[in-house]
Amino acid sequence: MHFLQPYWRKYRRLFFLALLFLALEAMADLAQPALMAQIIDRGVKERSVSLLIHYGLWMLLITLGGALSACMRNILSVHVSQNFAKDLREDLYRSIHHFPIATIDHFGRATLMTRLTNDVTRVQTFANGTMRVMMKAPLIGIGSLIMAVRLNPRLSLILLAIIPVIACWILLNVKLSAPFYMKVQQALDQLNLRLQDYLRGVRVVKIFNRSREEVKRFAVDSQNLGQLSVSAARVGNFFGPLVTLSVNAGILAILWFGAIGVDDGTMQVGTVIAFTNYLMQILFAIMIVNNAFNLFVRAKASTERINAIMRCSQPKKLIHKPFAAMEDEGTLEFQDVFFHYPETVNNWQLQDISFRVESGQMIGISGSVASGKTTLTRLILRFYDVDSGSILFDGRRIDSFSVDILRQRIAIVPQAPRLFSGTIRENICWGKPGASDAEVKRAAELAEADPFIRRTPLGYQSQIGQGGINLSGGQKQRLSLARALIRNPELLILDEATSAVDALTDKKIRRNLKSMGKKVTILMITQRVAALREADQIIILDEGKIEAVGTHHQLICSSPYYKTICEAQSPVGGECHG
Ligand SMILES: Nc1ncnc2c1ncn2[C@@H]1O[C@H](COP(=O)(O)OP(=O)(O)OP(=O)(O)O)[C@@H](O)[C@H]1O
Repeated sequence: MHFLQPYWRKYRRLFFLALLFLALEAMADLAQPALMAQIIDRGVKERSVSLLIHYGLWMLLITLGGALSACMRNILSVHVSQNFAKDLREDLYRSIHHFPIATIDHFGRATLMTRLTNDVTRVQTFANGTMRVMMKAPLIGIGSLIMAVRLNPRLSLILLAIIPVIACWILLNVKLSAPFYMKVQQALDQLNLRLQDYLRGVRVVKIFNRSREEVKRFAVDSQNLGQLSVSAARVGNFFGPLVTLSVNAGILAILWFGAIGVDDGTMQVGTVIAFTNYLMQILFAIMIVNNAFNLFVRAKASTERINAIMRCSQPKKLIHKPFAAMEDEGTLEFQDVFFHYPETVNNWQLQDISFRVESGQMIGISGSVASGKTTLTRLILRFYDVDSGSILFDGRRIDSFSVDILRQRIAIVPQAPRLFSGTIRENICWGKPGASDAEVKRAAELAEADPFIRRTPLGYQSQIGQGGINLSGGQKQRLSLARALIRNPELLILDEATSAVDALTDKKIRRNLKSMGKKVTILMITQRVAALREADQIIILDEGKIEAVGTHHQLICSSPYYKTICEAQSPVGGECHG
């Protein structure tokens, strides 16, 4: 996996150091049965206390060295695996920040969360395991085999017969369980999605008394995850005992032939004990290799999922063009724009959209439900790119700006404002980090938020709960507007930005916006005729197309939709006649 290379380069020295300590530990383990054979076959047989002390001291020294190595290896493996996981998580999070909205839509929020948490943990567990025990297994396995061959080449033939059989079981296990682990991760994504949906819509769930149904739906997903995990584990559970059975058959064969050797005097008891010890070490090594492969299969599935994120985060090349002439500053122009969302091929959400907004103008956009009003604003901010046609801002194609610069000049107040945990002041300052108190107050005044902020006990230092939980809809909208205004944008997009604000406050806000001077161009999506009639120009959208363009008076005659909303909002029908 290409994306792992930077981490490998960063941590490989410590990784190899951990492996060095692991090798020392393995050597200490390997030396012990041989020393034990010497103690039995020489010290005990010859009844020599000095030999017993000699080999006993060596054994103690080697055990101590092994323990120290194990300690160092543990410290290093924890350090490397934890820091590697931290780096990987941070890089993934950074990558997600660079994703276009379409890519986030494509992945889905829940799976991104699982990949950033659970998948990273799986890769970390594998890396940690590699340094702690997994690399020890081949060392112990091969070392034990060499020592066993040196002790008795004929008995070792039994080992050579069993090892290929065991290798077959392990490989079959890996091959059969791999697809299950990918499915387990997908099921976990689904479970996360269900939980997120519930937590986001907890009030709606309670209002509609849907708790029982939601718990049932969660149980179905949870059961699916459980079943897939069991199926994955079942494969391992089938092959695990097969491996143990094969090893035990080998031990029986060694004891059988060892007993015959001792009986006819060709072998010594200490040698047979040491041989069985080495076989047990080989068994231990094989078990660990088997577990390592299980962990590897899970880590591999997770690595592929992480890699999918890394692959998508290649930054897009930008076209740099010279800045436009000053007279174009603040202008916005759509030229024959066509667009559909990536998932809705063959269904245009916007078709043949062309209009021009001059600097400092206030443009009203209205139209029926799902006619493409919000989509239009998303294109201006380059959350999505047009399929054909062009959008010009300041006289330049918007794809010739760096996205950061474009978004610095444009501010949007979305339909559903999103605030963050922190103080009111901090939330307004999102629009302009480091803004002075006077700037914060001025923005809040323009958004008609200052009066209610001053009424709170701590004023601008009052805490906002997660997502603005402790504020009313209208208060959230006004703070969101203040956050946009503090940036002094050239273009201000208001997407039903004051729909939860009372008519009088709404009027005051529009008056404040006008008082900001001619510099701000305003694109205002609204259904309120009182607001639309103040616009320099109104665009009516219908099913993704422009139905009509004109002033309030012109549209009353030319747009059936506009006429209808005028009539609906004017008790005496006076609006309809201008
Ligand atoms: N992320 C998305 N992926 C796919 N389709 C989408 C997405 N967002 C919106 N749409 C579709 O695009 C169409 C236009 O939606 P849009 O939100 O722009 O309408 P709108 O005019 O702002 O509606 P409303 O007045 O209800 O807010 C709708 O048919 C909607 O289903």
